[in-house]
Amino acid sequence: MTDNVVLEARGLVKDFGRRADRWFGRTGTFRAVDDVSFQLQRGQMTALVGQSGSGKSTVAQLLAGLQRPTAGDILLDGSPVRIRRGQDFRAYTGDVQMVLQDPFSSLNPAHTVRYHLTRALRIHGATGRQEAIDTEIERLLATVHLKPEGRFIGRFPHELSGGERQRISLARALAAKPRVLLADEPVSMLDVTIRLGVLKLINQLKDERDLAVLYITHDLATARQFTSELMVMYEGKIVERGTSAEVIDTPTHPYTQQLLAAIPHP
Ligand SMILES: Nc1ncnc2c1ncn2[C@@H]1O[C@H](COP(=O)(O)OP(=O)(O)OP(=O)(O)O)[C@@H](O)[C@H]1O
Repeated sequence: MTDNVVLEARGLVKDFGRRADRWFGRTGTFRAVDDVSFQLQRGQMTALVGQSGSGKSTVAQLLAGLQRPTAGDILLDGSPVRIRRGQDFRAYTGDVQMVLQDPFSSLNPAHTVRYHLTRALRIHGATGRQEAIDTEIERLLATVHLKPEGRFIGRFPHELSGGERQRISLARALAAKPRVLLADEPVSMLDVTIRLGVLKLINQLKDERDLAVLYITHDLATARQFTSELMVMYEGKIVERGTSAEVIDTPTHPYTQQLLAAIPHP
């Protein structure tokens, strides 16, 4: 293990219970993640690609501490992560944050940007009066390029565009000052014209804050553009991995070849 590794998945397995079999009345399990291992390094963006249902989101949820692995370990700075209580989870989210696909459902429609960001800052240790917190919020808004900051702080989610909402989700993640960002299809619900802007922002944050980023996507073109390493997931397993250029330019697994063949060429 190199010194740059922040988060590591080691032999992760996740089984989900299956409903009783219609004919034989048996219950069984379905293996959504099957012996998955990889490392995320600081200052690097790693892509996880694969078709719908291949297990990518489950991997992200395991790494985020939102699901418990059936087997295997998650290591933060080389030590196994054990989340037993809410307190452990909160401490873990100080290091590992997630940004989801749908910024609308991840923000509470009844609350303003100020509320969302105040809450995140307070959970992660900010104390003091609201004026001091507001200054911190303005700094966060500037970081995600939402200017003038005063225009956004009092807004509700429905008063923001999809891209702006996703920038607020990013600002909320950054309030924790994380070292790892798990981005599960962060731009796939956004208009094509603004996707690149949000990805460039994530890339810039990665460089400025030395973040380890996992970029989960269906989109091989942006994976090629923004990530250094790429893993291909198929039926719960990582079937191919390497530098993003290598995997995309000379895929060896038939499934990766199939994924590439499915990309329309203008
Ligand atoms: N809570 C759950 N209970 C039962 N099965 C689940 C659960 N969560 C996920 N699965 C199943 O596990 C498999 C992997 O799902 P997952 O969401 O990780 O795939 P994915 O690659 O992220 O797909 P997508 O790209 O569509 O988000 C799917 O077959 C899904 O139906």
